[in-house]
Amino acid sequence: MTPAAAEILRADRLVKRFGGLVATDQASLTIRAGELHALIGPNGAGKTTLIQQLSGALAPTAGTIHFDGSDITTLPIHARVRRGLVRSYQITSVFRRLSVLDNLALAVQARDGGSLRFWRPARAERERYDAAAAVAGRVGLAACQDRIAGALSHGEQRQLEIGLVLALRPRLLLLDEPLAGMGAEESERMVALLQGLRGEHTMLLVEHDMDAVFRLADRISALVSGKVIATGAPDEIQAHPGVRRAYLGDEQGGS
Ligand SMILES: Nc1ncnc2c1ncn2[C@@H]1O[C@H](COP(=O)(O)OP(=O)(O)OP(=O)(O)O)[C@@H](O)[C@H]1O
Repeated sequence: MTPAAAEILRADRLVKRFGGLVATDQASLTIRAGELHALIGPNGAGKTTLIQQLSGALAPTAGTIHFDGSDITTLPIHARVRRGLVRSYQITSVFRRLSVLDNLALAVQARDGGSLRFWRPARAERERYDAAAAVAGRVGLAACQDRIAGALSHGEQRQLEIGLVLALRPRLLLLDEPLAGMGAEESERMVALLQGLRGEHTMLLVEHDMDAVFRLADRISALVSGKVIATGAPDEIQAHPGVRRAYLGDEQGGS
């Protein structure tokens, strides 16, 4: 990652108040095109609140968000999705009674702006399903693309969720705790999947698993009490005194 890499997203001094509580407190963040940027912080630091403001689920009390040079601070979620700013949800958003391939084909259709029709030209259908199959392969689900989504394991469902986002051809993927609730083997598979997307997709990753974060991230931003106190390469963040105190003390203080 060179310092000259173009910025795709810039959040400037974002404030979010819930009554008297300040969840994000002048938080600023810049994402460069092509990087995997991780956002870390202890429980209650404001990570989810920040990502919700970026996705459009929460309106900031103050501050601005620019995406690809345009001010998107007040745009609703769907308008951000249309521009390529897409969040993968922590809560599953799959149609459980449809197959993996049908789920992905619906996402491809949504991307192409197609409405649900009973009749579609056979060639367009074939292209849509080819695109869906390519995404299934990308997220490691080629072998189970004909299975009903509801029958997938927890880890496979999370892989499918990433696939649903990829099918939309995002320009920036917001990944909200993709490893949450996973066992060691499932986590390893998801880390490998994200590793495979690196360099090809720009990603903002919110994740509690520090081992995964430090393996995957090009740059890391650390949030403390709603403020971004440091942004840098993994080794810079690991060595940052304020970050060590606030975030890594529990995990590394004893060693
Ligand atoms: N809708 C809400 N109403 C009131 N307070 C809220 C709301 N959402 C979040 N908060 C508060 O804002 C602060 C930041 O919460 P947030 O969930 O953004 O932190 P987080 O870093 O994502 O935490 P975790 O790692 O536990 O998910 C917390 O004190 C939380 O209780």
